[in-house]
Amino acid sequence: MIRFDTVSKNYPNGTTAVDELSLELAEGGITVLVGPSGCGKTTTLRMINRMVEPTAGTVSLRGQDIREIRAPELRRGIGYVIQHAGLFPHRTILDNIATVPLLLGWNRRKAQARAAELLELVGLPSEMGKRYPNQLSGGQQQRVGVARALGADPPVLLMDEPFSAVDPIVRAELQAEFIRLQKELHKTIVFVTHDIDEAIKLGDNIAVFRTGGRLAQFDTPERLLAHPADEFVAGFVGQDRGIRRLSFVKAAEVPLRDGPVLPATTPVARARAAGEPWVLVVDDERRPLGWAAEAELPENGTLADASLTRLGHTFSLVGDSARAALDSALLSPSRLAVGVDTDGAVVGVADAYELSAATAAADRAEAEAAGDKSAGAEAAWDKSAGAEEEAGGKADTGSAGGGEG
Ligand SMILES: Nc1ncnc2c1ncn2[C@@H]1O[C@H](COP(=O)(O)OP(=O)(O)OP(=O)(O)O)[C@@H](O)[C@H]1O
Repeated sequence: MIRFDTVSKNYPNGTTAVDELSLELAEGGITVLVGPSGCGKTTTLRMINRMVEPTAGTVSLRGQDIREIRAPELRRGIGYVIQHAGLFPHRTILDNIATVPLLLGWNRRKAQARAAELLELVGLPSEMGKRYPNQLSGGQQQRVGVARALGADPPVLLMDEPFSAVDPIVRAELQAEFIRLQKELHKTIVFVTHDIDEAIKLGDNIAVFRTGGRLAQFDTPERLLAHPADEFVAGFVGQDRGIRRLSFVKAAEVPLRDGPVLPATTPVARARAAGEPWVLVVDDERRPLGWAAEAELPENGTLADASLTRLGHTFSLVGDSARAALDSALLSPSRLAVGVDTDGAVVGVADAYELSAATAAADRAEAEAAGDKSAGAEAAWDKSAGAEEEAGGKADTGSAGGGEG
């Protein structure tokens, strides 16, 4: 829906801020522009609402060249959020949020009602509406900035490092809130950050820029982690991308085995006969109680008499990722991750090596999906070839009226 067609921006001082950028941003999704300082992210963002005009190329919105839309009209449909929120210091929070509705000619009562609604939407209590920006924390001001950008319910939202100026804990809260909000609102969002972790967390698609305003890769977070286009992207994504990739694999997809899991009522002799260095002791509903070391089992009695070592943590097969499973393995005294169902009952165990097979499985699924697509395309091609044969000499006439139109 937002399309860059060989767009460049050169400044008179000779700087090329953006260099022949071609990019198509999906409607209703979050596209993150990420890259080192000065690589042209903000310039790219501002070319969407005509705060910066390209030197060459075309930016279009829903198929229309944005140069054909008057800037004020264009910006009415595009919310804009910046670092430090940029609130008007002498206006109350409600008045700040009501800015755009008032500019659009809404009456004061309606604009204030909308502002109150938005205040609630971004998770702030209504009594804050009467305060002034300096009476709010940085994180709260940033929420107000988002509420203000949503004032006229614009389909597009541009966000330039909106969460960079707050501490990491508040930042994580704002990110989580932002994900929740987007699930509700389905805006087309373009989000600038220099933080690859933020990009991976928030983006449906990520455009990685290199210095000189050149696009290095445009891909989903999963593909960026699994298949960086070159050394620059691999370096930018970071050395732990293999581990981070596990965040995109569902825990339900990791291969588990039954493992050394025994109820507390099991006689010690039987536990010893299992021949495992560690045994996971469970209650009569298979909920884990702790690990028993084979070397430290009592002479006789049952596993209920054994001293147990704490689990570290389990991972849930519903909701957790393979990364949580790997963490469970690394923190476990037995080096085995323990997978549980929604009731907390043990489903199975796996070590780190076995868990790493999850990414191999993801690779296979991806390759199969790609294979299916090309197989599908081949089948479609065969079909149309068949149709042409059936239609005999009329095939040419038939295709002339077809095509994309
Ligand atoms: N008005 C201007 N005149 C000249 N050069 C400019 C101007 N605005 C930006 N630039 C240059 O264009 C390049 C891209 O700038 P831009 O602000 O788009 O980068 P960025 O990726 O957003 O950087 P940061 O992460 O540091 O904000 C930089 O080299 C910058 O110095």
